[in-house]
Amino acid sequence: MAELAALQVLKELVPPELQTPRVGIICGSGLSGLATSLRQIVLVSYDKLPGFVESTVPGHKSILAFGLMGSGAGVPVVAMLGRFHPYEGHKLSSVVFPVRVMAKMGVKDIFITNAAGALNPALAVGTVVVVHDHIALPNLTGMNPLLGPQQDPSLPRFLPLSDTYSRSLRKLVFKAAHELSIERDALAEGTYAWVSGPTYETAAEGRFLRGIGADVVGMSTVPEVVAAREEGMNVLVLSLVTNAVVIPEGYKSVRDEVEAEIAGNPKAEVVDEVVSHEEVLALGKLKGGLVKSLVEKVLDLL
Ligand SMILES: O=P(O)(O)O[C@@H]1C[C@H](O)[C@@H](CO)O1
Ligand SMILES: Nc1nc2[nH]cnc2c(=O)[nH]1
Repeated sequence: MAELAALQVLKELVPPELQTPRVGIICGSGLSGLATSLRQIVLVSYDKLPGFVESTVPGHKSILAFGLMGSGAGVPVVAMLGRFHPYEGHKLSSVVFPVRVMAKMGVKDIFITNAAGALNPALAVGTVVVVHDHIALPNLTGMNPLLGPQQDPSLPRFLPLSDTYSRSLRKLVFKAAHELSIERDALAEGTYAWVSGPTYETAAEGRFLRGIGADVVGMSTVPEVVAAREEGMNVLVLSLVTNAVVIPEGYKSVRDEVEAEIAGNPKAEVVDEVVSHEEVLALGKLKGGLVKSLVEKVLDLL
């Protein structure tokens, strides 16, 4: 089993007291600052680990961090300071490989974070969304990380996903927010839509995803969630809203525009904002502290 080779290397590089982390964390775009609160930190570069590929996206490092997080003695955690996305050209099996290694290390709870665009107009930029469900069009149409021969026949072949997002972990986030006196609007619940990327959505795609019930949209997370559930982990997903997906009410007719110009009543041109990865990273930097405080407090409450 490929994971065992990575485990063997980790046994040599990580001190025994950190080798069996209770919690796994995956840091989304611009969110690797989460690791600044790790104590007794040990960093292992992905290139030392068989089966790990490279994270090539700005805002993602290719480093696995081990340490203690939370107050008091702290909880032993392992954190991916950069993740793998299928749009980078990585196979789905590579994307979820670190999750499988975490499972073999004994991780019981996995906290997965991401940067996402808001489809729900009620979600302001900077809001943290506690994900309670997902819509994964790629999963439904042939890009499912569990396609193919089963690596481990002891795991279920037909995995139910109706109870994917741990209710008790989600409740802990709201308890944590209460203890931290975080204002109510800073935290919401919602459904994450996974798209392959790397393109951002057209307006029509945004309207479609909103129409089928998604609150936020992103290019990661779901493959990791599916693998984590297959491995029997409890899953918590926190999406940081880094931008709004611009969904104009209706199609802006150029015919109307031209006719108005011909009639001598030109209308002021409305230019919709365009999202960029730089904006996503900047927001991650600005609001990453909120995600970090919530994660730390949830660890205290576990
Ligand atoms: O890794 P995450 O999902 O946090 O990163 C998001 C999705 C794309 O990779 C990137 C787009 O800006 O940010
Ligand atoms: N697909 C998608 N992913 C994102 N990640 C951060 N923002 C966005 C977005 O608007 N769309």
